[in-house]
Amino acid sequence: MDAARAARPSAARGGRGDAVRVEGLWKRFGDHVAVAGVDLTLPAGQFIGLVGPNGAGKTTTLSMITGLLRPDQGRVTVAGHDVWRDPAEVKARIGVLPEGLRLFERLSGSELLAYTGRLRGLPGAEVDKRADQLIDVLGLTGARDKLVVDYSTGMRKKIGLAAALLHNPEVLFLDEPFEGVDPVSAQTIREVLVRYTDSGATVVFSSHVMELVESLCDWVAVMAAGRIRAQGTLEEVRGDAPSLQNAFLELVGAQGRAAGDSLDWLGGGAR
Ligand SMILES: Nc1ncnc2c1ncn2[C@@H]1O[C@H](COP(=O)(O)OP(=O)(O)OP(=O)(O)O)[C@@H](O)[C@H]1O
Repeated sequence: MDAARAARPSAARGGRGDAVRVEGLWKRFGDHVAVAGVDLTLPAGQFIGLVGPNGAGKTTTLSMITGLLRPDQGRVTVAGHDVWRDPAEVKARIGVLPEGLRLFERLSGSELLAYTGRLRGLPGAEVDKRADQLIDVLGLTGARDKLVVDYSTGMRKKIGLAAALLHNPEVLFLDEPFEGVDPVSAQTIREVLVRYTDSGATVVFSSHVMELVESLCDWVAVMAAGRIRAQGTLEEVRGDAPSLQNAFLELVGAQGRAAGDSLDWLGGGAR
């Protein structure tokens, strides 16, 4: 267990009700079933990882939970409000860093945050204060006046995270927040998120990086082929396996697959 996680107070992990409840969620794209009857109960105040192989349905599920994509069937409540019946209540309580984040490219980082804060209904002075602090903590001070179009991948993730946090949401949803982010920035993002969950807020993030999920998360849901294969505390999901990676490979049925057996032509030497 890493030091940041070990140092967290137990109150932040305690039962405060459910941040997210998902019942019987389905989504088809043409003939393809992307999400096949997902039920999830994600406790509040926890660091929650949604893991699964490519194409498992993580992004589709997160998009339906956050009100970005309408399910074919099923019900989602976030912080006690129905996402599709009560969208304004839900949107006020959540922050989202989606996959393929679209930003206003012709605004500078600080203008983007000012605009986002005003959209969220925050007073101007409060927006400026929070934006300055987030820009500073996330190491974007030198880039605050640069246009977003000129930001690197990692800088885009960080300004997107700042925009998602600005209104101090109860639940933060992050799709692959650490992808394309350098180790120093990743550590900064981790610290910001750990501090945020320590205050009782909930983070739900998707990732392929098991070591990261194992070191950060209290609670894990494993998804494969549109279904939830396991959900529970990190310890429950890991079970007797030596690591989350091993448990994951067993759960998604990839254990023992001999990678590359058929690639006998691949390698140095004869062409
Ligand atoms: N808009 C779409 N139209 C058609 N098929 C889609 C669409 N979005 C997702 N899919 C399909 O649904 C399945 C689940 O995709 P999704 O992006 O949710 O998976 P994922 O678990 O997030 O994958 P990854 O880890 O690779 O990002 C995939 O087979 C994908 O091709």
